[in-house]
Amino acid sequence: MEDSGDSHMKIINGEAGYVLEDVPHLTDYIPDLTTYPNPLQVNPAYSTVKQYFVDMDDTVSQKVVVHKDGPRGLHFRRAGPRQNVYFRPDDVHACIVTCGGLCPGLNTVIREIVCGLYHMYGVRNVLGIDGGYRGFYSKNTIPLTPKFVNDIHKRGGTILGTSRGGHDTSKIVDSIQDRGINQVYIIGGDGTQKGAAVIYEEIRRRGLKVAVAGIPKTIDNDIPVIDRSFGFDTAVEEAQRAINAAHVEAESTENGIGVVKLMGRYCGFISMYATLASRDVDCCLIPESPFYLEGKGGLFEFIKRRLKENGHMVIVIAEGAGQDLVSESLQSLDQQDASGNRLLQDVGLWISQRIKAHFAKENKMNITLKYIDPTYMIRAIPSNASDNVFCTLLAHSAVHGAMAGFTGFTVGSVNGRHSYIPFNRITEKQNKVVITDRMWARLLSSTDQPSFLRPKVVNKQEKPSIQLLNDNLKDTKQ
Ligand SMILES: Nc1ncnc2c1ncn2[C@@H]1O[C@H](COP(=O)(O)OP(=O)(O)O)[C@@H](O)[C@H]1O
Ligand SMILES: O=P(O)(O)OC[C@H]1O[C@](O)(COP(=O)(O)O)[C@@H](O)[C@@H]1O
Ligand SMILES: [Mg+2]
Repeated sequence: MEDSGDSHMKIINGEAGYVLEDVPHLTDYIPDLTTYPNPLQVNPAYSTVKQYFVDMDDTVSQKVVVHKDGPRGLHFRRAGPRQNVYFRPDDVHACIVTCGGLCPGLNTVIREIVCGLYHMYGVRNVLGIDGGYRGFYSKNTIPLTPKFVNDIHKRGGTILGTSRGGHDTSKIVDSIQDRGINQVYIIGGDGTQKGAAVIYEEIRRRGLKVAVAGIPKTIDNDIPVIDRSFGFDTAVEEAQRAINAAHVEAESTENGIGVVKLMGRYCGFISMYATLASRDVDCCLIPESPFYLEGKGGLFEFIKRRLKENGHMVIVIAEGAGQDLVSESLQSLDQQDASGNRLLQDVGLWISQRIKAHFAKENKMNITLKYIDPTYMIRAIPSNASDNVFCTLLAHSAVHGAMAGFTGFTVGSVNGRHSYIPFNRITEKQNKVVITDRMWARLLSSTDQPSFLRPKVVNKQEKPSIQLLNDNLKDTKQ
């Protein structure tokens, strides 16, 4: 942990292997800041709540499955309102920015930050930054009030607009300083949180009383530590419509094959959960589980068998799956988007063409294949009811944290409890489907597809007893 390169990490060790990875506080670099009683104490809606304020010593354990004699392990500070705050409501000048790809629920988070600040803390000055990070220095701001954001949660996308690239730290912090902003709410994925971390570092270097709070957005579910991000549930639900269509098309013709491509650049969570939810999927292909087409145990052999058994089949493929195979047969362009993310080849189109070509060559089996690509449909929609509630809790946790003077943190639910997590924990690695975990085994058992792992590869995987202690255990909670 000490090797992370972050000189400001706050690690507190306790008894029996208890470790708290705390988040920074404004008082870490600005001593003697004045505190004020939390206005929630006199808020009619909240003042009656028993134990509404979070105890300063409350922390959330990263692992809920522990061995009798094992260490207590890593903990994060529990999110929620504190007795005292470090800002007077009239002095708060907050801003909100959304960055990266779209995700259902962005508008709900924006709405709930504005309404949370306004209704819980009496804050009146909230600005929207137009068009992602570059909006800080190249665009006008948008004043946000509860009235303005009242029904935005019913719309997909983000009312603030978003972008990739354009992260210029000093220009962004100059803009924050020039505008007198003292609370920055940054909603975005892994790239955005890396950007938020450097903004926080620069603000701290300049000694500014500015709280920086991240709200993790990832439709792919690729952010580690947190249980899930908002919008994931909605995306999986929307994916069902594409899978249903593929299934209807496939079962209506002899040897019908439906191929559905879903988002998931580096990880296959959407595909895995959409497959498990649907029960109509015969094969799910994800980036974490390499596959091959030809020969014994390959995809073509499986398709042939399944068509003989059932007369039709549905394949779900994550956009990042099989990219090595695609590059072998198509000229690899190796392009990147403005944020430096690799641009992927269309694996759905590629696999559809390969399947068609294979069965045309076999000449014994006439197949009908329909390829459905609902990529942007699953993320350009408003969030569902459950995600809406989740967005509200995340937004309120961020507001409570910033008002309480915490900074340099991302909010997230860890084992169901909302927590403040240091940026480096969120950005140091990507969350992936662990194909030796039980969730992937459940999928293999439900689709009865080949694992595409040759025996010697399986033997190389970690033994289950070791995995119990592995950080990845949380990825697919059993
Ligand atoms: N390592 C980084 N340092 C600073 N800013 C970054 C970094 N990676 C990405 N960003 C910025 O974060 C924003 C969003 O990143 P992107 O990867 O497109 O989406 P996401 O945050 O959803 O992963 C972009 O404006 C990009 O410039
Ligand atoms: O076409 P765009 O906007 O670059 O988005 C495509 C990408 O967005 C994603 O949903 C991930 O985006 P983020 O990194 O912004 O979360 C990927 O699954 C997909 O490859
Ligand atoms: Mg990303």
